Amino acid sequence: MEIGLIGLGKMGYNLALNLSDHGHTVVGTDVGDVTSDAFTIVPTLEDVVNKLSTPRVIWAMVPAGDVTEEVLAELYERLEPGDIVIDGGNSNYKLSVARAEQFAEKDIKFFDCGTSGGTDGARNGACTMVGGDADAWPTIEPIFKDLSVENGYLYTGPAGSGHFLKMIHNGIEYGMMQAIAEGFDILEKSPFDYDYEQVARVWNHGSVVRSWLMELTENAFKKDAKLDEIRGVMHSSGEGKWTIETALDLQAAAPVIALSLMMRYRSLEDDTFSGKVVAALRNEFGGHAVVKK
Ligand SMILES: NC(=O)c1ccc[n+]([C@@H]2O[C@H](COP(=O)([O-])OP(=O)(O)OC[C@H]3O[C@@H](n4cnc5c(N)ncnc54)[C@H](O)[C@@H]3O)[C@@H](O)[C@H]2O)c1
Ligand SMILES: O=C(O)[C@H](O)[C@@H](O)[C@H](O)[C@H](O)COP(=O)(O)O
Repeated sequence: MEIGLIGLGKMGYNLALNLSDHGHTVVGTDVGDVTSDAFTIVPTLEDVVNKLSTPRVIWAMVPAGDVTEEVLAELYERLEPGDIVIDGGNSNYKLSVARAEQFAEKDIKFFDCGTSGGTDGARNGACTMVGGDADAWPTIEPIFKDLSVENGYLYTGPAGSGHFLKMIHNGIEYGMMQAIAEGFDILEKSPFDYDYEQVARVWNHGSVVRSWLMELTENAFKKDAKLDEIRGVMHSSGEGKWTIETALDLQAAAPVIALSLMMRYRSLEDDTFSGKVVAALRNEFGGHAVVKK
């Protein structure tokens, strides 16, 4: 198939290579300076639209939020009835529901695709969860069959359901990573001198917690035995927050994911005002020592 790809960054570029390997004709664009011998790159989104035959299939793989909104708004202006748009980024599912309704006014089919597996997945076989128009799904299913690992794609239902599922996936990701991190933190404070690469390696062989995340843990400790080269600052791009907002709306108890999100926020601060308040109160009622600046 012919596929337009807007955004050729860490994910989009690898998806383009993966699709090209599977015989698809990719026409991509990026605001940055990107080159490739494997697929066609044109200067602008307008060029992508003009180069593709109709009905077009265009995949947006740009940062979620304002950039995605701008790209989708331009696609809405430039595309025609029958065209298909896929947002493969980590967009908020509520925006995807609204976007699908808007695109439907022009009879453009909108699909929200949760894409997992990182850059390696994008290049060699991703996990994709796709929501959108049920009638148009068979037209684009071959794309997902080709770029995903075996059994690694799912049509999830109406618009929004793909990004909703990816949101929950990422909430789980937060909790699993936090649990792994806490285990290693206790080991680090223990009286024993473990080799963490070897710990992760043995846990990857037959243990209950063997997993891709544990393999990545092994890789990370192999590169830097005590992670001395990095600081424990944990950024987040929204999915964990939306998972917790959704859990609260639905009155679903999600304490592990909630606390892992809080730990990310806590990691952004060197000192905390809440810590100062507790220290001051202990000092007030019990004369307990405080650490002065
Ligand atoms: N990195 C991952 O592991 C991963 C995995 C799954 C999903 N995602 C999601 O995929 C999307 C892309 O992530 P990424 O890691 O490739 O980000 P990235 O920053 O590496 O790439 C984004 C690309 O979009 C380009 N871009 C920005 N504005 C543009 C515009 N108006 N027109 C064309 N190109 C534009 C940038 O120049 C950049 O090359 C995000 O929504 C992200 O949340 C990322
Ligand atoms: O499934 C995946 O491939 C990852 O989850 C991927 O989507 C990305 O690495 C996250 O966007 C990171 O999310 P945070 O920035 O919120 O940790």
